Amino acid sequence: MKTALTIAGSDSGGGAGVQADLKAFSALGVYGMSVITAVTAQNTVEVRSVQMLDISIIRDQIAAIFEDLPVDAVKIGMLGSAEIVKNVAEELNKYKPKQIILDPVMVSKGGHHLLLTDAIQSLKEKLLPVVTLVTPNIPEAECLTNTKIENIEDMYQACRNLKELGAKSVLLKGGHLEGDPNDLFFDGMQFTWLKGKRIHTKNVHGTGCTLSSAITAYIAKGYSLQEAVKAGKSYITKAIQYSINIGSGHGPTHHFFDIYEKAGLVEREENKGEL
Ligand SMILES: Nc1ncnc2c1ncn2[C@@H]1O[C@H](COP(=O)(O)OP(=O)(O)OP(=O)(O)O)[C@@H](O)[C@H]1O
Ligand SMILES: Cc1ncc(CO)c(N)n1
Repeated sequence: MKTALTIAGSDSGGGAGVQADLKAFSALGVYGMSVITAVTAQNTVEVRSVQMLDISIIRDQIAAIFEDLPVDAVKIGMLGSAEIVKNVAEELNKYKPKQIILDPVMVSKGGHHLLLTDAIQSLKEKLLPVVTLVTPNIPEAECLTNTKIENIEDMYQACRNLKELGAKSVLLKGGHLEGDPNDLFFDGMQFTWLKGKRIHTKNVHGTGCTLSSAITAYIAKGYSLQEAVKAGKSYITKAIQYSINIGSGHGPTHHFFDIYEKAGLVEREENKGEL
């Protein structure tokens, strides 16, 4: 069985963070492992509080995994602080996993900061140069490149800038711009658009986490980067189409839509959880 590791924060509500990552890995047939960097008290409405874990337990989790288990691909999500970024980068430089996918999580859907501002510089300096793929949304890419991204031309330029900063490839998610959620993939040489149709639902909690984990799972299974981002986009689109209408805020996506659909346990209900 292929394996994937997520290094990320815990979401008590189960729709984002480590919980979403492990669900996506499992749904795609990959054995999932986790290094928890921070614990959030979170639901579909808000992030109530955040407790970052001590550096020693974060480093220990990484060492415990790499010293015993095979790791085909690593996904990085919420890191929280500059110190955590620096220590995770050091550990990864030590164990040198072949595939690292970085989702540069900064702010939750409800506007809660999940990365301290002083950590952004460390993320750029210490992590971008070691990752295979970085998957920012528009505000994250703006922050990493210090530019405004308002149209398609800006998206192309932001991808080039992220490559200059050291990322080998970039998936720039266009969901925060107006219109359909089209994402731009740059493999360092060529651009490919991953086109989507906007689904009118409020159940988009953890979409970014789920997409980057799905891509990580496909990479662990041996897909090329290009195949993995395409398959990941199609997985997140279906997970949003079948999203779960629970909680009074942004409900979670349905990681196991495929198995549930085959078992006749779910029906696709587009427009469910109308905005
Ligand atoms: N309403 C929607 N309908 C269809 N696809 C969507 C919708 N919202 C987001 N997506 C797609 O879901 C994926 C995740 O993108 P999104 O921009 O939501 O990430 P994010 O902002 O990083 O998420 P998060 O808040 O979980 O960190 C992208 O492929 C995006 O195009
Ligand atoms: C723990 C965690 N990671 C990532 C996100 C994505 O916004 C979230 N809401 N919570």
